[in-house]
Amino acid sequence: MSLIDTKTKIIEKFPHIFEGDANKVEQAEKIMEALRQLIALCGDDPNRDGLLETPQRVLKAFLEYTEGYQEDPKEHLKKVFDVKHRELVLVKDIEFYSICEHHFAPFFGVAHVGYIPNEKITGLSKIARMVDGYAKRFQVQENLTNQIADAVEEILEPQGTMVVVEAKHMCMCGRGIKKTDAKTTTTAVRGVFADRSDSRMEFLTLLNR
Ligand SMILES: Nc1nc2c(ncn2[C@@H]2O[C@H](COP(=O)(O)OP(=O)(O)OP(=O)(O)O)[C@@H](O)[C@H]2O)c(=O)[nH]1
Ligand SMILES: [Zn+2]
Repeated sequence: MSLIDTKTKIIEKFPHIFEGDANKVEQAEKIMEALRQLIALCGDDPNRDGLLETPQRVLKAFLEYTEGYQEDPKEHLKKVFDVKHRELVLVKDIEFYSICEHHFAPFFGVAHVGYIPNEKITGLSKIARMVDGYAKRFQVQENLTNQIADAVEEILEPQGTMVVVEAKHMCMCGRGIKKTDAKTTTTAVRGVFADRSDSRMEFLTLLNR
């Protein structure tokens, strides 16, 4: 595939990033050239068949991993319903896939998001969409966890919010310390969950059922 075809394919797949922005197209070309050099530095031939389209694939993959930058994830939560419910709402096992900002290696797992509403209830899928919006960025797990909790707090103004994120980090598997079974759990508590241990217990009991 020629360089022009490659460029056209990327622009077509991500028009919101590239259309009408010659600077970004130029950046994309430089990145693909740098990736060719990376392949050579690692000891392989960027011109061999299997690797020829790899710089383009890598660039496309990164634009997909980080598509959360194209939105404000909090916006999803603004679809609120007039439902009278003032007890815990817990959405468990929201899968996510993110990229560690230190190594650009994936980390992935599940987020559990609970809140005790005041007046505002949002659509359940909107909570999962919001999680995706923050996950699809360069992240550390602690920031991801806090950003999710802060978004629920800001938009739904609930009595409290609690978030638990469990993830496996690829940067700890095939490289570095090489602990393939290690998993990390992070929590964020706000409002009534910060103040009251019985609220945290209710969340954890439901989570572990
Ligand atoms: N707290 C936190 N640390 C993370 C996360 N993702 C990766 N890390 C850690 O970031 C740290 C970066 O450490 P550095 O010493 O700067 O980099 P490094 O030499 O590649 O470190 P090693 O992974 O120990 O080989 C490592 O300890 C990673 O395990 C995360 O989401 N949260
Ligand atoms: Zn990492």
